[in-house]
Amino acid sequence: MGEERPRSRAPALPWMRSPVDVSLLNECSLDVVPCLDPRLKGALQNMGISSLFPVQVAIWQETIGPGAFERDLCVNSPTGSGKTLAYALPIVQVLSTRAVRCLRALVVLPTRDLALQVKEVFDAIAPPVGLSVGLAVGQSSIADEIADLIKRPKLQAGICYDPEDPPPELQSAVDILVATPGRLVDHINSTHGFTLEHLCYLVADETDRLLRESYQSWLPTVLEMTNMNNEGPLKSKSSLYSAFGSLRTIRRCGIERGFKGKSYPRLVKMVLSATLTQDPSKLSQLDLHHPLFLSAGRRRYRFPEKLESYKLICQSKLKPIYLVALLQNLEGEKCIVFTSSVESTHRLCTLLNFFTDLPLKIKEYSGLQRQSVRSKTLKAFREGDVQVLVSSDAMTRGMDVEGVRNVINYEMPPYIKTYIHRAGRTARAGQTGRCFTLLRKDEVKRFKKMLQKADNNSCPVYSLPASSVESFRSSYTSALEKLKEAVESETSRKRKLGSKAP
Ligand SMILES: Nc1ncnc2c1ncn2[C@@H]1O[C@H](COP(=O)(O)OP(=O)(O)OP(=O)(O)O)[C@@H](O)[C@H]1O
Repeated sequence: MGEERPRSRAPALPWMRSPVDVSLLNECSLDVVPCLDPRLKGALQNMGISSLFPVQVAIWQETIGPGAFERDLCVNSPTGSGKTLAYALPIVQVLSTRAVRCLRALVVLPTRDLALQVKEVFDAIAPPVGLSVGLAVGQSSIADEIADLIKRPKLQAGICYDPEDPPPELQSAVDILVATPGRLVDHINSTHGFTLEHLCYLVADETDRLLRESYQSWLPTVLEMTNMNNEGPLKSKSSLYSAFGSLRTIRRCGIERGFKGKSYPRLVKMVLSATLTQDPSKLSQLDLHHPLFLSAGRRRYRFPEKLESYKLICQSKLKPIYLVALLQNLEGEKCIVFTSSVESTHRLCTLLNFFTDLPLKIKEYSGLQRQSVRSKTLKAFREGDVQVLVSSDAMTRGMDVEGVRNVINYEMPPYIKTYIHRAGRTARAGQTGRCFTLLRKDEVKRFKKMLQKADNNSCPVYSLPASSVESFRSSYTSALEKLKEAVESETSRKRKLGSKAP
């Protein structure tokens, strides 16, 4: 008898029940992408891209040409399927004909590293069509960021502005802004000349993660500043500058499909994730307009096509030896090891580095570290100087590092969503990749049930040669000793620092 598969429940929201099935589309060669600006085609070719992936084709169809951007888009597409370019490309194409520079597109991401990664994609395609891209993530001082985002009029020699007079008009120096929520709110609240008055496109990437926390109420703040006609609070905030005949954006009062004749001032929204929430109360926060749901396949969760999943079953106390033996077995291929917390990330990385017979460069990557340390580690990992990254979940969502062939769950992920985002660091952009999960015997059943929530969920046992596990037993004992000493000396150092604090 065949195994029973858990039935996936139909989404509560009617518009989510009949999605555009992205998995039915094919890749599309750049030569036949309709209306693609030749400058953008050239930029894509410079990036080594010769065709659009299915999710990119699907979004292009909804955003370029007749009916463009009529509806807000909700996209659920697997990790590594190319969602970034899927939204970046149409936004850049549409804005490429703009006459005056102002902030027209805002892309919000939950972490700084992700924002940097997305900015790189925009940087590759926006300048060739004359668009400028800004970053608001708190990487540099707020003053430096403001200098990049706001254009100050040049004072002419010999002319002084009377402080009694209204200040000269400030303008945006960027057309597109990539931001993290906290820094965005800082600019909204306190940066002179920063306005969302002209915003036409809002992208919430990794939406489910962004909706999980309030992040200084960035979403209601942005919606309040844009979801109004020109007589609303927007006016009062920017009236100082508008009084000088500044550019005003009259929001589109479109005759929209399903909203015939209704005046509907609107900002176009695109929300995306590999594990998009279907929770009506969460999605309602986005105030979506006549949303169109694009999803890869009928099931809610889907793994990348060329991902292979394996499980390794071992006793809890032998996990470190199995991990070391597995890493040796992978022969220096780029690998990310996931743990369940920043503390265990630190401990495990320290322990692994005490295995002197493991000839690999292994580094920790976690939210406990300073940004500069993390960036340095990530750079070394990208360049192949580090082969193994030990990480907790928080920092790795959406991370795109070329050549990661393996992901290892040192601890079983608690949810299928966690598994998907961890595993999704490999098998990206149609490449092959493997995800290994170390399990205790008593976890196997729960793990199997969890994987059944996703498509293509086969997960055979991966066997390591017994000799390879045995060969690390003695070095494990001495590595454990060293770890104990290291933990003790760290604890006493922290205690001393704590006692010195005022
Ligand atoms: N049309 C394309 N042709 C070749 N490579 C592409 C194409 N589009 C995107 N890529 C590459 O695919 C990789 C994954 O893209 P991207 O990071 O946008 O995926 P994603 O769907 O956002 O994944 P995640 O859900 O994990 O964030 C990137 O390295 C990107 O450069």
